[in-house]
Amino acid sequence: MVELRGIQKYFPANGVHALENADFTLLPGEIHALVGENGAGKSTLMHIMAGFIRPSAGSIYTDGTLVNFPGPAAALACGIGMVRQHPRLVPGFQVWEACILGSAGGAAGIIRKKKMRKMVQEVSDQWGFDLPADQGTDTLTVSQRQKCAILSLLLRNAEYLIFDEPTAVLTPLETERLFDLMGRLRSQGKGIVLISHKLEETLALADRVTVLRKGEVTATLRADTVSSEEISTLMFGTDRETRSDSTADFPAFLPEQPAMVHGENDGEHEQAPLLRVTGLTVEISKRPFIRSIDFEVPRGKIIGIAGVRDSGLETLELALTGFLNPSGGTVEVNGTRTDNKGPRTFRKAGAAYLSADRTGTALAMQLPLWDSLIVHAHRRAEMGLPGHFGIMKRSYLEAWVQHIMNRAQVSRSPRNPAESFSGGMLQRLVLAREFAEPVQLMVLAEPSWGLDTAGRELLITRIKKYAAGGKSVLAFSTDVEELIAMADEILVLRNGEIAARFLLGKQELRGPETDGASSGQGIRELIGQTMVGMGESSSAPEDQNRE
Ligand SMILES: Nc1ncnc2c1ncn2[C@@H]1O[C@H](COP(=O)(O)OP(=O)(O)OP(=O)(O)O)[C@@H](O)[C@H]1O
Repeated sequence: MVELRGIQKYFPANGVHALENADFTLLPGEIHALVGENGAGKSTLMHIMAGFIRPSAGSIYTDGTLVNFPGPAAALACGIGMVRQHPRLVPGFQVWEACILGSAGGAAGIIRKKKMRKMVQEVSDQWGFDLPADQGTDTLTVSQRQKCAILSLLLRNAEYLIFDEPTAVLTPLETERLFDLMGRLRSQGKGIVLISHKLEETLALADRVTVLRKGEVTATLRADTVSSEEISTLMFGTDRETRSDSTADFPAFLPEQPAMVHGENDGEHEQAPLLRVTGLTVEISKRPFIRSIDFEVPRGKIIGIAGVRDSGLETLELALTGFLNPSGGTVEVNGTRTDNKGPRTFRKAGAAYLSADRTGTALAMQLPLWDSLIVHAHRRAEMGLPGHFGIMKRSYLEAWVQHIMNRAQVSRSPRNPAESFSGGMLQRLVLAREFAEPVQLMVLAEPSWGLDTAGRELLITRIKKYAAGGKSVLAFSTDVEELIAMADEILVLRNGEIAARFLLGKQELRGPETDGASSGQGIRELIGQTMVGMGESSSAPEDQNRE
């Protein structure tokens, strides 16, 4: 049993009291859900339990013994390990090497390659991981990277495993498999912590649930005695109403002079789709990743692209937004050809893009948040805004950053490093940054990644309102639920091709219908299965239409 008692955490750098007297107990053989709104302190509490950071006050006990974790190795020595949200593996390594990295090896610290590789493969097979020990870490999918991180903990005999939002970018089938694995770990007597914002699936799996609110534990309950609505009330209290302002939208930042973004042939193309993709093909090292894809994003519409992140979705995203040159085909934004011209041309034509690489392309984690928020400001001069002749007005930047902070509802100094903001806060900030751009086409990867339920509802309302104003949204996601909740049409990408199209009738977005495949549940399952190529012979849906 692991007990955290009276844990407090104060971050002097930004003056945040992240945890106040938090108690948490993890029993062997249980799945314990840890939930709370964005910034509630979930990751901080678990980073303390796994030895990544030290508490300002409070005690940790394992099986009744007081322990002290100067680092994660000390926690692991007590059987506690954490699978972080974005497991980082050393590039160029093989799975078995990544798994044993940092372990002491055998007698006298000698690592016997053959023996180690065999051991990794055996444990991998024993858990049914389908993860070849000699596969290169660079070629692993998100769910395989997770498995590699889990394997590494199991090889070190971890008895307590902490999962930080593990299902955030997994497909429905991958989530099912991960939950099945957690169930097996539980039945072997291991204790599991599951941090998640997906309340329903979490409550269905967990034995107990602890709710954190503003750094304090508000309740620990048996999961089968409580509904997701009751948990939401414990999480948000009355704040929920203030954050779910249904009239709120995403106004573009209004500078001193009005922002105008034009395509080359605006007049002619007023009614043309904002994005037109024709025959788009991407080959990397002669291997086809995207195979002659055609689709359009009409004005005023929200189009979702569902798929597995590492098998096509990311490549399509990069090829559309100018980060990757396609091998064939064209991309037109607002009447302007943007393929093969880089991301700058894509943005100049009237588009914004939030990349899925949140801690790489989208944010500079170690730098002050300010730097990540002004990252597009260099284009202001090109757009005829303040900042002529390469000189950027300080007052303009101050107003720009403040606008983004207000829209994201984050009241904290932007001078703090980005890494000192919680995952959900950062997500709100990068979304607000992109929506502040005076553009007409918004391309978003995993829009509600890391958002709590209130933040997610608010985002969906805002996106719909944005599109209702005549602008367009293209959302790439592994999260079928979020796409069903917002999109007019969902294209399913599989093996580099559009495997199916689903038109979603607006009146049907609110709840499940009664009959078979046209019900909310049916569509969800059908899309999930199409993403991974299941049930092809029977249904392989083309142009499934709910209207
Ligand atoms: N390294 C740090 N330095 C300063 N403040 C921090 C640091 N890490 C976290 N915080 C602050 O502590 C508070 C709790 O953050 P934490 O990441 O634990 O929240 P969370 O519940 O995991 O949120 P989310 O659901 O958004 O991931 C936040 O106000 C955050 O800004």
